[in-house]
Amino acid sequence: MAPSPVAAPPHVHALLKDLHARSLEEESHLPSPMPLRCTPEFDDIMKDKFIALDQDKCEFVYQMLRAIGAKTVVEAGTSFGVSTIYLALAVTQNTAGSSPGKVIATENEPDKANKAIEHWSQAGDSVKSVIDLRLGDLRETLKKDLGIVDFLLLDIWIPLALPALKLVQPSMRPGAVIVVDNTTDNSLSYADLFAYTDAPGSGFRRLAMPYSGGLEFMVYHPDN
Ligand SMILES: C[S@@+](CC[C@H](N)C(=O)[O-])C[C@H]1O[C@@H](n2cnc3c(N)ncnc32)[C@H](O)[C@@H]1O
Repeated sequence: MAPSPVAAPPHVHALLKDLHARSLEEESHLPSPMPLRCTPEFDDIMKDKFIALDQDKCEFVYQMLRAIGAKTVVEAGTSFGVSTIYLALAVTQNTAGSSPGKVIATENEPDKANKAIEHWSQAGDSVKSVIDLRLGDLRETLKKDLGIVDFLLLDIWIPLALPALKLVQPSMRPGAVIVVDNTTDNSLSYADLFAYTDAPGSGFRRLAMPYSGGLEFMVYHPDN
């Protein structure tokens, strides 16, 4: 097996391995079928659950952020902060020797946000120091101070994906990349997002990648 593409100290690799394992273990115990997303029943089940982005998807995102030199990144949906660690590692490495970058993380469950802060502290200052955690509903917290955004991760309850994209869009640089999780398995639920991005002249181009459940890779070119 190829070595991990993620440049990180051994204790961070060990932490990520442990967090991914705990997330998978929890996911295996979720009730089936699940209540509809964004209902009180759904929120109640999910309020203390990891639901981290799969490790192979996190590694892809990290590798892609290094390739595009992303310095300002927005994460819609942070939970216990697992994917955020990959984003922060890439941004820290992309900005070495220049002005610092930032990863804007969003979470509306205070207990989850506290767990995320714990995990970032365990990862170390080079991870923690670039993260701007915005606690609360992302439909409010992403309204301002985004900077010029290179990358947006949409790992959020599906009905919030389009509102998040619309909030970040005015701050996206030409060529900004957007990654959306579980798009193939949930293509019907993502109908509003895809109607928006596929509309003529939207500026978005998308491609579904064959990760588990599908991972949408979008690029924003507002002028062509
Ligand atoms: C799929 S999880 C994110 C997992 C995370 N990206 C990771 O890989 O570790 C989605 C998160 O979005 C949070 N969330 C749901 N609605 C939200 C809202 N309106 N504003 C901010 N966060 C929200 C949920 O509490 C949940 O923790």
